[in-house]
Amino acid sequence: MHQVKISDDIFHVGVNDRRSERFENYWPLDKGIAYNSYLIVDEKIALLDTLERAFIDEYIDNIKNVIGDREVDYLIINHMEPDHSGAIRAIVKEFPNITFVGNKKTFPMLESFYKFTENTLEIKDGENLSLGKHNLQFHTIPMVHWPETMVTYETTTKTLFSADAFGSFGALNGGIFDDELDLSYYEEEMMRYFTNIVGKYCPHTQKALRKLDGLEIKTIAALHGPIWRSHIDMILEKYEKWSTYQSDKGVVIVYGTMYGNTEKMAETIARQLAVRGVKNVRVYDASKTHPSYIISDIFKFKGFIIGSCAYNNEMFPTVETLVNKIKHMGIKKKSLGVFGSFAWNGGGVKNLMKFAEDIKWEVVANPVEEKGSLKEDKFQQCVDLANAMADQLEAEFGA
Ligand SMILES: Cc1cc2nc3c(=O)[nH]c(=O)nc-3n(C[C@H](O)[C@H](O)[C@H](O)COP(=O)(O)O)c2cc1C
Repeated sequence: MHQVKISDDIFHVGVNDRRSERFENYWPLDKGIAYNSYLIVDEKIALLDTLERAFIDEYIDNIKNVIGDREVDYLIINHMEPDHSGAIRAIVKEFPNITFVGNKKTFPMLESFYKFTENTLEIKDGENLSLGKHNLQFHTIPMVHWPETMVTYETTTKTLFSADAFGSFGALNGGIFDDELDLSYYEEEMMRYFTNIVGKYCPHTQKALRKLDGLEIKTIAALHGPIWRSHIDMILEKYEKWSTYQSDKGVVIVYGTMYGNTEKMAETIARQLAVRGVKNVRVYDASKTHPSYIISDIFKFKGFIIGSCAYNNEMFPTVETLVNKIKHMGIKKKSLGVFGSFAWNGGGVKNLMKFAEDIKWEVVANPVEEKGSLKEDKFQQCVDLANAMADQLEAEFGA
């Protein structure tokens, strides 16, 4: 096996994972995932991040394919999450004299996860480390996506080792560069990766983007997904758009139902949106579709209409899980509608309106709450809710 050279003296030594069902044991991996790791072979050899411990044998082989009997001098730790630090113990076993390079937040984590306290080289924000011909410059980007996260900019090839930033779900199917791939295959996976993993940290992403503004970047080597070299503007623009919560004309409708009454209300609202010319309408049953996909679509579209039946004085459990996740992520700049069905004292709509208060999105119309099955009066209110949302979208995006 030959490792792919991504630039002068820089090699990809990552692996694909098409076996794991979920990332972080939560987010579905329909198309797998790549764990990227990189080697710079110079007077000194640097390894940039490691990977998941399940792939240690393949990983060590990949490194040896490139450097033969030479030693790795430095392990640059851009990110300590175990999908990138999981092979550290194996690397130390293989290269006992290796020096860990990180910032002041890296090393307490290194100790807490792997008990390593020695052979550390602490670098400061903006500091450089020469490997010989190549020069590494470190920039901290806290909370994109952990406190210790940093990026490493290799100044001679203008390669940005970007940690989790600009990453994507999806294994790399032969092609590893953006121009070797059909990017439309990765589009949803990129968005899902950003929204699910980094999406809670949009303000931090904005700070990181401003910090990187001054760098001339020829290659972005992220820790997951394609390596960017031909579509750098595109990925930067997408990150700018997503991290400022800019969205497109469209509505996501989600409902939690046991016996179909709330679903009927969702269907009514969806139909009226279509009648009003809203083409991007996504309707999801919260018990069927994982929050991963729904959250991605919420970032994508301006409108969000959520319904729940009453369930033991509460929202339906899968709706509750979703709205809690949305609240914790602090998603902003959405237009909201609420609906639901009940039989005696309610619980669904009431609690969804508490969510509306907490999240502070613009509520486009009064909530619609039906007792039992959908009847004429509330049918009309569902239509009115859809119309209010359509009006709001037209005002912002045009007809
Ligand atoms: C397990 C269970 C718990 C319920 N709890 C409540 C409740 O706390 N308050 C209420 O008004 N209705 C409650 N209901 C009634 C349903 O909310 C009501 O039948 C509603 O129409 C169901 O909507 P759906 O068809 O969308 O599931 C409950 C029903 C079930 C089966």
